[in-house]
Amino acid sequence: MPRPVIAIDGPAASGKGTLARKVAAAMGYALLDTGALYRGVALTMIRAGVDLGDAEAATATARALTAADIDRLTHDPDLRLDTTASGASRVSAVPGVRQALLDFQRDFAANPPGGLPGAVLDGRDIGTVICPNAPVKLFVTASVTVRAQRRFAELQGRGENPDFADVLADMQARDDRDTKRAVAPLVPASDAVIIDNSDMTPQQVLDAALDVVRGRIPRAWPHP
Ligand SMILES: Nc1ncnc2c1ncn2[C@@H]1O[C@H](COP(=O)(O)OP(=O)(O)OP(=O)(O)O)[C@@H](O)[C@H]1O
Ligand SMILES: Nc1ccn([C@@H]2O[C@H](COP(=O)(O)O)[C@@H](O)[C@H]2O)c(=O)n1
Repeated sequence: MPRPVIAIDGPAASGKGTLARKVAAAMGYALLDTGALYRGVALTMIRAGVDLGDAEAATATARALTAADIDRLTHDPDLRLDTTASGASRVSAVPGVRQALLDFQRDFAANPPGGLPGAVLDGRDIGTVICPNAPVKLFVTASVTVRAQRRFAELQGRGENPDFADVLADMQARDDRDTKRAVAPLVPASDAVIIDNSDMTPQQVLDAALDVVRGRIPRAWPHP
């Protein structure tokens, strides 16, 4: 019996990571932040002084990443830097990079670590490419201004002194690259439920998401 997968996609700072963590906790499912994989490729290249525009080097870096590397990188604070995020959005447009990371993501979804009963994956192409048969597909979004405000507040909270215009421009550039790339562009799956949370609290977003889960994975509900 395949384990249920909850696919959560959306643009940068839309709140998909926040939602994915809460849904995974509510359901007792394993969680994979797939953005961390692309960030890991970018960070490895940046540290090695490799040009992020070198598609062959990016593919080789992605192919060389082991599960242990991924585990180490997910705990690396530099993974969350905006320079790493921009780098990730550049390397993620390289078809060889996406191909190299495909099996890891599908294997996680099919065999959630720890024998957990299901998996939540968040990213850009989970519902369209990685897990097209997922019973639950959520596309979480918010206006670009709201997302830039959230990221701005987050950076200030980390003690940084960002310029709002720069944060907004970075967000627009990332949206542009992620939605316009030729391979696995950011787009809602045709059967995804779209949650525009521009005016919703995180709790309201969670409630809306769990309503969808209840409807689509009834045998997992009520969850202990
Ligand atoms: N509904 C919401 N209302 C207000 N703020 C929110 C909401 N959801 C998330 N946030 C805040 O917005 C910021 C971005 O959220 P989060 O990191 O979950 O987004 P993301 O889509 O995973 O971003 P990225 O793709 O860049 O990793 C965080 O500071 C988070 O606390
Ligand atoms: N499934 C995915 C996940 C991420 N990306 C790319 O990585 C960048 C960083 O992702 P975050 O979710 O950590 O912000 C993102 O801008 C995408 O370019 C992807 O392509 N596919």
